[in-house]
Amino acid sequence: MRRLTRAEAGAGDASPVRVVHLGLGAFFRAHQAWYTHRANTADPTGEPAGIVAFTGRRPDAARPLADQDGLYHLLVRDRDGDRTELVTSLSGAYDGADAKRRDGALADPAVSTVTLTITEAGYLRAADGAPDLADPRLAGDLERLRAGDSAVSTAPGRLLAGLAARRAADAGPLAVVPCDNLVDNGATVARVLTGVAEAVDDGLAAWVRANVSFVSTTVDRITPATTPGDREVIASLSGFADQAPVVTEPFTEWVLAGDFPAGRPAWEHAGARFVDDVRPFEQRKLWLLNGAHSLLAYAGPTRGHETVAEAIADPVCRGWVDAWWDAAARHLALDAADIAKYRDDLVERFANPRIRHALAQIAMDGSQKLPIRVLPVLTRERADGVLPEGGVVALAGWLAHLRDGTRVRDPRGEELLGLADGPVDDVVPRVLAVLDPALADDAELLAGVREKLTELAR
Ligand SMILES: NC(=O)c1ccc[n+]([C@@H]2O[C@H](COP(=O)([O-])OP(=O)(O)OC[C@H]3O[C@@H](n4cnc5c(N)ncnc54)[C@H](O)[C@@H]3O)[C@@H](O)[C@H]2O)c1
Ligand SMILES: O=P(O)(O)OC[C@@H](O)[C@@H](O)[C@H](O)[C@H](O)CO
Repeated sequence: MRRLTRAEAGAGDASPVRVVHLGLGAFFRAHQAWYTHRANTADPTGEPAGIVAFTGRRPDAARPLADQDGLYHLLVRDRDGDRTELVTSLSGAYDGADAKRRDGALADPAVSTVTLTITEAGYLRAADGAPDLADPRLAGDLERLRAGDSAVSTAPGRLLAGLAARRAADAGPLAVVPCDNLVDNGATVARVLTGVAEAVDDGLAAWVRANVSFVSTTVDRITPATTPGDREVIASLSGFADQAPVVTEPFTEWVLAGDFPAGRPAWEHAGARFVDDVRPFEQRKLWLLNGAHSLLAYAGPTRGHETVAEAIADPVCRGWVDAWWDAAARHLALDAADIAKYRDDLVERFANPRIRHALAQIAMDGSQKLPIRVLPVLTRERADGVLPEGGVVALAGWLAHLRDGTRVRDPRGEELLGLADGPVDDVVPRVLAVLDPALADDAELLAGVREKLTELAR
């Protein structure tokens, strides 16, 4: 089996770095790095863009990629078979704790763009969307940033330390492009970053306002965590002992709105769409795809399922998802035919038996995800006097997941486990109040969730 290096793969030299990425994980490799790779290869006469990527919390993901000169394979799986693609756009992969290299990359005037996949929880927002300055991790970073120390640990802290270095180097403006499943993610990260900057230094906050463009995006490509078995498949298909492959589906979408003051890779060559407003795409994706994912992630295990494909094949789960989609569709400002086609495609994508997307992975961080994926539809339905079955199942499933307690991974996990313990009548209002205090005042909703929770527990 051959070792994967640029020389062995005939991949040419690494491209000059134009993009910095924070949150080196599976999705970045299946999506933003792939778009950049495709944009580079679509126009061999254009100047290729390289990416230097930093891990978020642990160094692990960077090491095998560094050993492979940034190269890795995508294993693109559809119902009928596998194909592999070697991705060549990664010019460097480093531990996010490497402050010197991180600041150096962000202070490079040749860098025009910063992309982010730091998870919903990584933005460290308070309930009002401002940065949660009381969070001890962020509070610690603030002290270090005020002292000019870049050895910070949070994603907003690291991005801001790099921007302070860019300001000091007079390296010019750039675009920040969040690629996490958030509502209006450009404005979200702008609020967090400027809020943290204001708490550090007014001059830095003014520089951020004047020099950083926050681009909003809708991103889509179902990308489960890679397993050792996936590595074996890649090895047999490619002949390389790739230690950092990623499995993904053929479908991919990237919709962006915002300015790129220092330029950007020609992602449109790979199919990215640049629009004035991402909202219609965002609501369609977050409500229909991610909302159904979360519903299945919590309610699916109560029926013995472990993956999305297993759950969507179960007529009961499929019925819940259809009910959810009917409710969401009532509030989408889109053509009925578009919605019907999107739903049909989603059923195909969810049912892809060759993508083993673990419900437990999707279930992580429910306190951060449900307000984005489920509550917007639920609250609109309640305002219309409707009790939507899909929304009730999603909430009751989340409660069942918390009461089971064995798989809870959530930044508010400890608090939620405590609140979820006790008689159902007490638990339902106090847990739902964590998502939105108004839910605990909605007697009809509480009764519906209580009843469904009892049914799921059976
Ligand atoms: N996987 C998908 O199908 C998919 C699709 C669309 C969008 N996304 C977005 O991408 C994000 C990452 O997904 P992934 O599949 O790459 O996951 P992953 O676990 O492979 O990688 C996550 C990355 O985020 C970092 N991270 C995790 N928690 C963090 C925190 N609190 N602060 C800073 N960094 C943190 C990790 O260190 C890692 O670098 C998702 O949370 C989602 O918002 C994922
Ligand atoms: O990646 P997360 O953790 O935000 O959510 C899990 C899935 O719902 C999500 O990753 C979808 O697979 C993805 O959004 C599809 O594009």
